[in-house]
Amino acid sequence: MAAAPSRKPLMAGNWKMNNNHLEAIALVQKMAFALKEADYDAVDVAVVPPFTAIRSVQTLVDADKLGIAYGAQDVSQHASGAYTGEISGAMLAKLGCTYAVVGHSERRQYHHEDDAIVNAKVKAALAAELTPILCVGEGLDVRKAGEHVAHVLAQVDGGLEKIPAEQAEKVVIAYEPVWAIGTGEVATPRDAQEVCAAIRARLAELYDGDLAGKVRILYGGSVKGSNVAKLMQEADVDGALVGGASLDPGEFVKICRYRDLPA
Ligand SMILES: O=C(CO)COP(=O)(O)O
Repeated sequence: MAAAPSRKPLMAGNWKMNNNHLEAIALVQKMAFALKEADYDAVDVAVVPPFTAIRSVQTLVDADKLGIAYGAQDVSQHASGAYTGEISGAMLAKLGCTYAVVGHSERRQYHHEDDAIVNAKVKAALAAELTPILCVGEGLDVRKAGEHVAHVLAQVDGGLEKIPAEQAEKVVIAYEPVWAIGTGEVATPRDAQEVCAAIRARLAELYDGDLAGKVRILYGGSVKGSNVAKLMQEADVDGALVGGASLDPGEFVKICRYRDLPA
């Protein structure tokens, strides 16, 4: 069963530390050339370049009135001040960013971001009217121990702590099992669905009303044109956060057009 029609799928390309601002322009131009109105009607398309390329992407998107949204790979938990090297939510909003990825496993691992920091960053993004893409996911050891659902739900609880419903409903959650990131080892659709469904069930426990039915939950980890259609057939998978394959315009456009691919 595919995602509920009330949730428009989101295909977001996390470029990580790839593409300078000139390369970014070339990549977005190639994507924009291929993508048609019908594609944007069917899915929300976003690119998440490095900070240094956001201004160039903004200029291109504005000049050509492209339907591609964009965002940042991180955001400071602070609003402003003496935080050398940090970028605030307000700065990103001023650049026309729609999204801010928060709590990516690479930030958790290499920059020691814990759930409290991730929670502060989700709040900072929301305060700047950015849509946080809150990343959660277990490592291989946790999965092997069969504790993946509990681990991910603890990250969801931590990331959303003290965030009221009217804010939480704007959050996008990305389930990215660490063992599937950049490894070519994609989770099976069943594995992805198990965790995405558990996240939605947790949202229903945390918040009243239909919030859980509205929040988009993405899968990320070795998504490609060859596996996206099957993943998207799952009821609780509302899109993908794509790393490596988003650097190839042809492949990313294919992912955006998953409906045309054989499942
Ligand atoms: O980390 C990811 C997206 O944020 C996934 O990366 P890959 O698609 O390269 O596995």
